[in-house]
Amino acid sequence: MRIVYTDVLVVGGGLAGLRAAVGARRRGHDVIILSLVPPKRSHSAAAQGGMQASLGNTARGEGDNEDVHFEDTVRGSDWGCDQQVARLFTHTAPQAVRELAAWGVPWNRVAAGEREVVMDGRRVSLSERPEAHGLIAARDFGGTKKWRTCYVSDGTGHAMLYAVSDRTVAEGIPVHERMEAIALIHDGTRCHGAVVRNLVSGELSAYVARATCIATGGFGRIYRVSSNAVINEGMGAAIALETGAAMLGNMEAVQFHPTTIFPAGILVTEGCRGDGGLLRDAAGHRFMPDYEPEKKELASRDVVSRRMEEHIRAGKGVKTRFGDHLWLDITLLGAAHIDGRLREVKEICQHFLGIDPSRDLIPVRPAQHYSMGGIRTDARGQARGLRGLFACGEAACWDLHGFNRLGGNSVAETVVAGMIVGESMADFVESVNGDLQVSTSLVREFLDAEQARLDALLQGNGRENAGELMRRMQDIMTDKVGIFRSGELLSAAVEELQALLVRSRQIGISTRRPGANPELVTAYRVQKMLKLALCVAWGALQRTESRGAHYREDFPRRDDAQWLKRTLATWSDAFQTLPTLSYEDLDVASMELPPGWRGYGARDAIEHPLTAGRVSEIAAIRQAFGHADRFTVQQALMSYEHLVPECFRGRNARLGEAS
Ligand SMILES: Cc1cc2nc3c(=O)[nH]c(=O)nc-3n(C[C@H](O)[C@H](O)[C@H](O)COP(=O)(O)OP(=O)(O)OC[C@H]3O[C@@H](n4cnc5c(N)ncnc54)[C@H](O)[C@@H]3O)c2cc1C
Repeated sequence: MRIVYTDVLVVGGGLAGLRAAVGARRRGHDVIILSLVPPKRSHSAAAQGGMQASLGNTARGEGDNEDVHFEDTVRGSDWGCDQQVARLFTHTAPQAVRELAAWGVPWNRVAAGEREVVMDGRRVSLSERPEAHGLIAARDFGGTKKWRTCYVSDGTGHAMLYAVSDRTVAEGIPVHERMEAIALIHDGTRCHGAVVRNLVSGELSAYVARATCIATGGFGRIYRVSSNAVINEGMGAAIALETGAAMLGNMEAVQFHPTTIFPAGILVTEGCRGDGGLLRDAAGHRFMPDYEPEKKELASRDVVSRRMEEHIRAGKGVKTRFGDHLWLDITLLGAAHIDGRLREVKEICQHFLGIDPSRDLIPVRPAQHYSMGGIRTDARGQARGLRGLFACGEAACWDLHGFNRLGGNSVAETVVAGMIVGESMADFVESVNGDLQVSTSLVREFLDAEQARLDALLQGNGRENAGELMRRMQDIMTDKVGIFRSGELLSAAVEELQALLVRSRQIGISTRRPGANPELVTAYRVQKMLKLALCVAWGALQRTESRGAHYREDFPRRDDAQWLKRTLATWSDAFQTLPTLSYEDLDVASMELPPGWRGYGARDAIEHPLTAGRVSEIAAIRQAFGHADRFTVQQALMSYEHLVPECFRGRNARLGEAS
């Protein structure tokens, strides 16, 4: 029995896991990072467009601050997010972007003077302030009032991931690559680490840790058409679910990105529209202003994706043998802009479509992109239901994004949550000082159980084909649990997924090799992915309203009266075929920004009975505080500072703003 002991185990070598690891290491604790792939190959590298932080350096970002970023995030979430977390996040994001600059991220910078940009289909001239020259620049993104998205051309995630990965090397943190956590070791109330499979040799080890952090990214690959990498199969969320104690939050909240290349699903960044790109139909007509006169192409992603699908349903799409699509037009940006700021988009278009986007239109259609749901944590990243377990990044439901994440808020979340969770884990480890408090027999029990499961697959006589089950699951999710949902489609999806889950207990494999064996890997992962798919579909069926990315054609209104709540899913019995759902109310009476219209999309929500009272209370507080500064007023409305680790409490400095 191979047992590795450490203070902190971080499962996941993407941006979130790496940043959390650095935090805990800097507090003097031993940390080990596990990853399926070398960290620099993690999916974070694919992030193109940028990271939101309210620096306010760019001309169109002037006047930006935490308050504006907070409001954009809450509206973007369709009031589904945790507002204290949104505050904690918007406060810390400027520090994160500056820390990354210090670690070597070559952010695009402001150049003082006049420059031409494309806005709303027209070339306009902007004047950048001389005092901002050389400071970190920002571009426009969907659902934001200010230009706030800091960027490195359109290779932002790549630059960030390399810098943070290099930092972990500098901190001397060991990374165990090609190692997969396949189960959490726990006693029902306390997590003690993970059972880990070596993907090359097949050997199992136990990693016993005082604190364990899951940062394994999203679960997009439960869908057939997704912008996600093939390793985004949600294994971290699944092994947390399988503990029966940890909970998954808001799994039905799945984001579909408006512009993925049709039909492959490869993403072209929102930065294309942020920089002035337009959406056109088969007739070349720019249709978004017809639907969304305020924000047009730059409404939030859930709204733009729905409008695009609506337009296709109205017969306005371009017909092809693979189905219909629309066009993304960035020709108006010009070759120089595309070469400098959208170079990756250009290369994707050249390599995968054989077109030049400075001359040709890009065929696009929405596809699965982001998992707002994940392991439910508190504001400090501690998982609900299992002490010693933490989560951050896309694997977590922290819950910054509610039912729709704003573009640029995810890579920002990874590093900010990493900063918070690194400190939180260090605090936890210090609070449980002493031995690792786990019996060897418990560890052996978990190792033996996992070995037995693998042996059953390797030596059993099951007749079900894992690859076929995987494909069928992905088809069901794309066809029935997509952008437009209905009771009828969702019921059918749930029933079919349950049947697949039962069949997955009879998987047989033909390659009976215990080591490197993709067939075996598919077999044990699909069993777990089906549980995640059921959390999404069953949660979506129960939620009889439309909120953010969760759109029910049979319940098209947002219903704050019934559904201003977070879905929690647990899976306590290996033989159940549905998750157990419970709900966590969002407290309107303590919200800083009570529910209202988002500024785009539908206006006809069913009001929560406490909303009007809270709105009046806020007006009274604002009046009572008269000329107090914005920080004092904010504190009176909703306190969050106690959640910020001491080392990140300082105020953010901005040009022209007294600190
Ligand atoms: C194409 C694309 C473009 C995007 N562009 C942007 C953008 O411009 N701005 C923005 O804010 N967001 C963007 N996003 C979203 C953002 O990139 C991701 O949400 C974010 O990078 C996820 O980071 P993470 O650290 O949580 O996970 P990941 O980067 O996905 O890392 C997960 C890690 O977990 C490891 N892992 C997984 N399972 C296991 C296991 N069982 N055992 C051990 N290790 C495991 C993997 O090896 C990997 O190292 C984009 C997403 C896509 C798909």
